[in-house]
Amino acid sequence: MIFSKLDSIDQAKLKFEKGLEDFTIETEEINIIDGLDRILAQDIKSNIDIPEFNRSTKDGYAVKRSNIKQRKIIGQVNMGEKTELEITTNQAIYVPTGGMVPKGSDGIIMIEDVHKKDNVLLLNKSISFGENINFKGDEMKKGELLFSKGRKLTPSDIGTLASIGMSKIKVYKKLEFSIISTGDEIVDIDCKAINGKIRDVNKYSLSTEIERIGGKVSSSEIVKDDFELLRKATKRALELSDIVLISGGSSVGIKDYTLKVIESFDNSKVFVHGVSIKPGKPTIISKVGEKIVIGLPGHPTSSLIVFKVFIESFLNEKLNIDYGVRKMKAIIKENFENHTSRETYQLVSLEENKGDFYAIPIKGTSGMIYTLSKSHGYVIIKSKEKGLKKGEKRDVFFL
Ligand SMILES: Nc1nc2c(c(=O)[nH]1)N[C@H]1C(S)=C(S)[C@@H](COP(=O)(O)OP(=O)(O)OC[C@H]3O[C@@H](n4cnc5c(N)ncnc54)[C@H](O)[C@@H]3O)O[C@H]1N2
Ligand code: MOO
Repeated sequence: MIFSKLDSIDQAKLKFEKGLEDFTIETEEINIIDGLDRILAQDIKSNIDIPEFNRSTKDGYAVKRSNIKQRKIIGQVNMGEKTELEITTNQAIYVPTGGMVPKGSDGIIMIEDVHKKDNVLLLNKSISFGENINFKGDEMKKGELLFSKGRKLTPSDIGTLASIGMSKIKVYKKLEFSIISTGDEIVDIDCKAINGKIRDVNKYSLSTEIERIGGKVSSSEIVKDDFELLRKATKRALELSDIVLISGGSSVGIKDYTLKVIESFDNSKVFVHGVSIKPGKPTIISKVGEKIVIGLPGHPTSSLIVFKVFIESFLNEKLNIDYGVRKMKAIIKENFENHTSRETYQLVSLEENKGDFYAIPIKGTSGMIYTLSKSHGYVIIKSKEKGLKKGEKRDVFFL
């Protein structure tokens, strides 16, 4: 019987990983200025101590701590220059913010905490060891691992790379995707959605999701529910990209051709058709030659969730991508019944009340898209669970 046996999400993920074991992602060298959101393909260690010298964090006077309140000013440090000056307990040296702390000094007293008359300084307060000093290597030490392979680069990472003089880095090449939107009813954005027609949502949502995970879209087209037309479009897409996404036609309807088209290529291998996930049941995971071909459910929410659960996580695993924390605990605000044995990715919105975070289940069906916009994340309801209970604490995964 059709779809009588569905793979669990874990089984499907495993089949995807095993089937695409040989799928490799090339690397390239780029300038760091082009590195935002790119995925590092190398470990990066610091080649220097930063700061490279003991550095003042304030405009003030370098002193050596003692009970002596009155100090003789014996000179000043100039920015960007090495100082050979050295002090003892009854002396002080002017140091600007960022300037080199002279030998013998163990603290900087701020200008506003002293009285100066000619070359005599009166300290109005005592200071602690290391006050207002960044010691050599405080920020990073020579040889320290700064970023691991798989790091998705942020603006501060780019700044850190600049600080160690690294102008070029090795990153993974952007994967190229093709999107084929299938359906006799699908029209492009500038056409009217009347007489049973609907606008192509998936091309736009998927394209931007692809960009978000660091890929790029090489081609996209709308194709009618016609075997030959879809086969030709798939052949074109296979030539242009690493990953082909076919949205719609992945189910078992009379005019659902995605599976048949994939199987019509001699070098194709279908690993998964039908997953115990809601939304996303008719998902197809396959390869044609060395290219990945995914049959995404046409329903807009389903296609985006399936993209996240399978494609994004496949690439995350492959490249060991570290996004940091992408979930939080929240209290379920109202009971929510779930009448399916499929593992459910239930959309929720979040609200804060007196310091607690609440998750409110969003009602709607996977054929909608705006429901996803109203959501902040999703809660996973396991296949054996009957739903969500008001008051229980659950993980909310961000979209
Ligand atoms: N007999 C069964 N029918 C269905 C089953 C099933 O198990 N047995 N599963 C249902 C589930 S779950 C889903 S999900 C859908 C997915 O079906 P398809 O992947 O074949 O998608 P289509 O039928 O082509 O389209 C479904 C729906 O989505 C709209 N759509 C399609 N493409 C787009 C697009 N690019 N932008 C916006 N909307 C799109 C389309 O108009 C349909 O309304 O199958 C169920 N059926
Ligand atoms: O799996 Mo479908 O995506 O539930 O509507």
